[in-house]
Amino acid sequence: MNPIVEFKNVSKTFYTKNGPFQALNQINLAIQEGDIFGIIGLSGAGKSTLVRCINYLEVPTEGEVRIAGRDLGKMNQKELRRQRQEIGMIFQNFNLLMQRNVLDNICFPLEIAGVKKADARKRAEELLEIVGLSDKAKSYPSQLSGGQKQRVAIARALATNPKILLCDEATSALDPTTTKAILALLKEINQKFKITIVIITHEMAVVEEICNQVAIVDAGKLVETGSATDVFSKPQTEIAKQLVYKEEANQLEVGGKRYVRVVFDGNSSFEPAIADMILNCRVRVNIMGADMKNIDGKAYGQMILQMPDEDVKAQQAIHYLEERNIIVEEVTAHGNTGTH
Ligand SMILES: Nc1ncnc2c1ncn2[C@@H]1O[C@H](COP(=O)(O)OP(=O)(O)OP(=O)(O)O)[C@@H](O)[C@H]1O
Repeated sequence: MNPIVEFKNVSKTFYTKNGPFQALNQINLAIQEGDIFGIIGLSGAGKSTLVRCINYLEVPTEGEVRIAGRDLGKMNQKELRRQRQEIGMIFQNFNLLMQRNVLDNICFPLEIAGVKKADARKRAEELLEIVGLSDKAKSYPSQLSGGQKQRVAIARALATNPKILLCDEATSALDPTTTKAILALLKEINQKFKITIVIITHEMAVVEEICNQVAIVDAGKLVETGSATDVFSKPQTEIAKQLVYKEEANQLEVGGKRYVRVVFDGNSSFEPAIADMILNCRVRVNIMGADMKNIDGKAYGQMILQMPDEDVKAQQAIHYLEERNIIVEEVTAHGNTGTH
């Protein structure tokens, strides 16, 4: 079966007054139907440009973008318009029409698609129920909280029954509790309506919470892609490590004592492993920092432990962890490591 979104050698160059700027460089990517696909990267990496190529808001300068096997570059304007109705999009700043009430905001794309007013209204009411805002139909965006505005934007994006929903930093302007609620709604939409979701974010918590697949973009290139579990447990590139492991844990000042980084890759749970090591090896360790994640009920991430000064004890403890398939790396200086 064709992937629902496929990029084949996609590049995008912007021609600016300072000369050409290549925002995307030979991207190859496949998103399968039903995925919640996270695109992560530092600011300016090219995430928005990549996602805007999915609905041809940005037209690649090279390569092909295929939706369900059909090349967008070969479509005429009418076909492209129809195709775009199958791709909804939500944004960080919601992009609602401030002078229209909630119901009319949701009806807007339906009006453009030529749906009869009464039918549009009915569909908008259904959507309001799905996003949990039936009581706000007559409110104006200015009367809503950020989370409620994003719910309206989601309802509007779903109005034309899209197969794909693109989310460009959709939770970046929201507090953590509201973010969780919006992510739960997105997951529900993914599962109930089988809508493929593509999420751009700089927040790892968002990816951990709902994405099953991840792509990491750096300076216009796709540097890593795979299941969220794989990318989080074994980030390969420097940029992926930087994104996955928080900076504090990476830049530990060592200052003479012996430290190790213990990496959990989903094969063990943290509590028993460390507790058993302390009991069995009779060592004292200090946990200097931890950046642990729980993905699909398994422990991923890293922890920096200060080991006992006596070499034998420290070696014993390290050996104990390694025997349990836990990766232990010695932290030599400023976060540099040597794997045991
Ligand atoms: N229309 C444009 N004209 C010129 N340069 C552009 C244009 N759109 C984007 N760029 C440049 O392309 C690069 C990638 O931008 P893009 O918005 O895709 O990055 P991003 O990863 O989404 O970053 P952010 O998280 O900061 O939005 C940036 O350097 C940006 O300045």
